Amino acid sequence: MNNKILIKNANQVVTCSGSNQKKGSEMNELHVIEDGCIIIKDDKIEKVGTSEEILKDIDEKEYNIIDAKNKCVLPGFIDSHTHVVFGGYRAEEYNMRLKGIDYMEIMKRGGGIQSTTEATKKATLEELVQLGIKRLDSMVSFGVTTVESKSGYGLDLDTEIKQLEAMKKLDDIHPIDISKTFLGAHAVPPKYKGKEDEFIDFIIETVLPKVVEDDLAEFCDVFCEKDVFSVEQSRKLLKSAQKLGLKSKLHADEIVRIGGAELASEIGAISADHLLRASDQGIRMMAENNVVATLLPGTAFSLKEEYARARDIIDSGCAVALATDMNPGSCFTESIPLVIALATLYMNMSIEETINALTINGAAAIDRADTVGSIDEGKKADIVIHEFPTYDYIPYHIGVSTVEKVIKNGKLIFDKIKNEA
Ligand SMILES: N=CN[C@@H](CCC(=O)O)C(=O)O
Ligand SMILES: [Zn+2]
Repeated sequence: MNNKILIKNANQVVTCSGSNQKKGSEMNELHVIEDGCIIIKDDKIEKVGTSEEILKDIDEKEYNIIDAKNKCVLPGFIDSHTHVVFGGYRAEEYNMRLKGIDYMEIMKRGGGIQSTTEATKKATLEELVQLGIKRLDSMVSFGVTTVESKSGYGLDLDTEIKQLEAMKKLDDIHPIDISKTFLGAHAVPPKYKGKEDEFIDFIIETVLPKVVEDDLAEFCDVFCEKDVFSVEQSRKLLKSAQKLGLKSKLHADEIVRIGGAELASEIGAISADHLLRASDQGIRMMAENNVVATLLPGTAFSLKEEYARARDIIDSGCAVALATDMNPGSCFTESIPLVIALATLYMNMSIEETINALTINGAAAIDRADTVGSIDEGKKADIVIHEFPTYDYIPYHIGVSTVEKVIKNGKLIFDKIKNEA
């Protein structure tokens, strides 16, 4: 066997072509090739085009052939906001929420993020890695080939570092690529209650330098929220992180509108995430400053909150990404089909916008749109073959994965047909 793959006869190759975020009305363009072919050489896409263009110049015998007749082929999905590495579970909180106790109230009672922090402190590095492998395998089955993963269940030096080291190890041993984010300011630990400024200083002076020294993260994130960290505290942390080379992300305007979208724009964040309560002004500023709006419909669904105003955000000229927010509290799911169903049915996003939001704009949300997120020559060969002929079957098969084969870095890593055999 050689290292060249030919995917041929695809009814549609949905390229999502581009090396930058797609903003506003650009999100409706998918760049579909009918009767398409893709040539993969090693870990990269060498050529993409129609069968007529590609097949005339090659000797098919030199290739491992994947026949995609009656199938549609898309870039691998990018899950650009997750908290996938954690210890313990919080099933009892789901039940509490069903009984009407809300997410922030559970947090105030010592549950929520604090509860996962205690379990993550107790877990060993190896246990976190093993749990991570299981969850990443599940993500692959939904067609995900790149994942952003945050710390934030440590809130102290050793556990934050342990979480980030687990992600580094997972990035090394698992086919999925992981973009690592330091979220040391995810909650206020009990001993810092009322002393949030001191906690931010501790993160800036003690944890951040170690994260940077050990090259454990590309981004710094913060839960900028009423009763968690204020806009001023978030600004101070993110600017300190920027000085040390970390790019910015924010959990912004999720529960209460406090100006997170505005802060993201002011400091040049790569993305602002959640945005359920973002103001018109904040949205306009994000569009002007090319901040990707990462929307997490699974979380709004699970918390029974109103969805983010995707329509207004796109129509204001923003780039929207969609992600699962996979975490043990507000949204315990790896399900891309759930995200697609919610985006199309309840956020009034078109199918085309939804697919771009999970591919090229997901890549832009982690600053990787130049290497992943589309089927373009020279990009990583991260490609998913779906079992239906056209991309509109993907939302239509509600809540069910249409993924048949996943190719990551030029290697077949998931094959539903073989698994069924
Ligand atoms: N909102 C803050 N952080 C996470 C939830 C974390 C948790 O509840 O464990 C989120 O993005 O939804
Ligand atoms: Zn989150």
